[in-house]
Amino acid sequence: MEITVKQMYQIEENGHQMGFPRQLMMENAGASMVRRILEKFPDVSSKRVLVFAGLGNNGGDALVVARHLTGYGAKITVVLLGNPSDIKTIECKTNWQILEKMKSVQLGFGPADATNFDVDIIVDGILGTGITGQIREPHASAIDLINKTNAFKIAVDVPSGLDPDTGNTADKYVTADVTVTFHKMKRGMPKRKDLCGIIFVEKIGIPTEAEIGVL
Ligand SMILES: NC(=O)C1=CN([C@@H]2O[C@H](COP(=O)(O)OP(=O)(O)OC[C@H]3O[C@@H](n4cnc5c(N)ncnc54)[C@H](O)[C@@H]3O)[C@@H](O)[C@H]2O)[C@H](O)CC1
Ligand SMILES: [K+]
Repeated sequence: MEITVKQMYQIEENGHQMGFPRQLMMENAGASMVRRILEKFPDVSSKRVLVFAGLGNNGGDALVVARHLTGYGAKITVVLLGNPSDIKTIECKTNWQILEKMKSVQLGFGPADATNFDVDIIVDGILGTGITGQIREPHASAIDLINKTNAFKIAVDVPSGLDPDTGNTADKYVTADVTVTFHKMKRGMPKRKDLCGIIFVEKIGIPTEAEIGVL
C-alpha cells in the first residue's frame, strides 16, 4: 500500500499522541537504514562515509545513521546544511548535540566542507517529506556534489528533490542507489526507481492503530 505525505504526517502525529515519541521513530528509522548499509557493506569499518543532513527530521534520521555507524568503526563525516541554531526540530537538534560530543565524528557546516573528501558511501539526509518548491542553497550545491561522486548513495526516506506524492522532481534532485523509506511506501516513489534505486520500506515501530482514521 502507498500513502501520501499528508497521511504519513497524520500517522506520525497519531503515533506520537499514543505515546510513541518522534525521537524513537527517528532512532528506529536511522537504525533500519544502518541495517541495510551493513547488508551491502559487511566491511563498513573500512569505509569512509559522508552524511549530508538538512535541518529537519530527514536530517535528524541521517544524524542517527552517523552515530550508529561509528559503532561499526566506519570513518564518518557529517555535513550539516546550515547553522546548528537553525535546526528546525527538537528531534534533529537532540541528535546533533550528541554528535557534537563525539570526537569520532568529523563535523562540517556546508558543501565546502565536503569537497576534498574521497568517500565510499554517501547518506542523503537533505530533504524528505518536508520539501517545498525549488531547491535553495546550500542544499542545491550539496545535491550537485552528491550526484558528481561515484560513491554509493543511500537516500533517507526519499531522494532529496523528489516529490514523494507526485514523483515529480524539483530543479535539482539526488539519484540514489538505494532509498530506505519509513513506515509505508510513499505514493510517488514506485514510478521513480530511476531516482530511488532499490527501495526498502522499513517499519519504525509506529503502532498500527495510529493508522485508524487515516488509511
Ligand atoms: N513520517 C514518519 O513517521 C517519520 C519521518 N521522519 C523523517 O522526517 C522527515 C520529514 O521531516 P520534516 O522536518 O517534516 O521535513 P524535511 O526534513 O523533509 O524538510 C524540512 C527542512 O527542509 C527545508 N526545506 C524544505 N524545502 C526546501 C527547499 N526546496 N530547499 C531548501 N530547503 C528546504 C525546510 O526549511 C526544513 O528545514 C521524513 O522525510 C523522514 O525522513 C522521522 O524522523 C521518523 C518518523
Ligand atoms: K533524503
